[in-house]
Amino acid sequence: MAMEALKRETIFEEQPAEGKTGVRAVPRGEIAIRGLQKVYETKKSRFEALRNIDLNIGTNEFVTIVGPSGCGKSTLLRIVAGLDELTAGSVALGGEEVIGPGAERGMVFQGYTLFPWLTVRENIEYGPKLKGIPTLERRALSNHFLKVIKLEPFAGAYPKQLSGGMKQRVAIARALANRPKVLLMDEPFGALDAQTKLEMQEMLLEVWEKEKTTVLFITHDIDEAIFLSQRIVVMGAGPGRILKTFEVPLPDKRSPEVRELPEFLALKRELGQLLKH
Ligand SMILES: Nc1ncnc2c1ncn2[C@@H]1O[C@H](COP(=O)(O)OP(=O)(O)OP(=O)(O)O)[C@@H](O)[C@H]1O
Repeated sequence: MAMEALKRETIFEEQPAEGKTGVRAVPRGEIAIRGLQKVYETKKSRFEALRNIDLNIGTNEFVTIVGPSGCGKSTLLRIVAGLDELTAGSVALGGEEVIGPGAERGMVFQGYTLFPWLTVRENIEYGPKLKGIPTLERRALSNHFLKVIKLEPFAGAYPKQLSGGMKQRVAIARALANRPKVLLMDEPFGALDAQTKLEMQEMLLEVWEKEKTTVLFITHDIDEAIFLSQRIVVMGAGPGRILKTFEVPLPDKRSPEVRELPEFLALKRELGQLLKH
């Protein structure tokens, strides 16, 4: 059977609270998190940061995690990235267990993590260069991603010459240039001003549509979560766990006007209530 057909195969997930009608087809899991527990332990202390996390994220799905400070969002993302070890349970990517970092998972953090001594183009080509991709092919990749992030005129600029929003666009391009299956984003727009943040959200949706990556995104901003994602996972603290998952009832193609839709506002209210407790 063609790979494409295999990828599109679906599994069925039982949603226990909703009984039979809640059986929902989810694309075969790109990321499968099962019974995940994380305990931070020293000789003197033991802290359970995550308990019993079960989450399936489908191929090309855009999933956002929201939750109060300290509920373990970053810990969960770092474990999926392979940067942190889990205590119990498992995380698999495309059916393969995650045991460390890998190029198929691109990361973008809130802090600007570009190499200051490299130009925009060199930053974007950094990963492909490490992988031994030949110069011409690397150049084609950086040309493509400079266009995607609309920063072609800044190819030769250094990070210090860029605004915060521009730096984050380069960080996204740099992650994408490795051709990752999954983009892991930890509050990437958290430090940006309101207007730039809105522009970045629209750009990210365009990129997501074009590049067809799976995105796992963390934010504190409910509007951002609804605008961007297909599904929102709400976490609670003490210990960090999943409280509820919401499907976002909006079309995948989104314009800024969706923020005024009754469905958007109703979900915003519901999430606001849940996060208040
Ligand atoms: N290396 C560590 N050692 C001990 N405890 C840790 C460590 N890293 C995180 N924690 C604790 O685990 C909990 C979850 O932290 P984490 O950063 O994942 O939360 P978060 O939901 O991302 O928070 P925020 O929204 O503020 O970024 C916190 O209580 C934190 O203090």
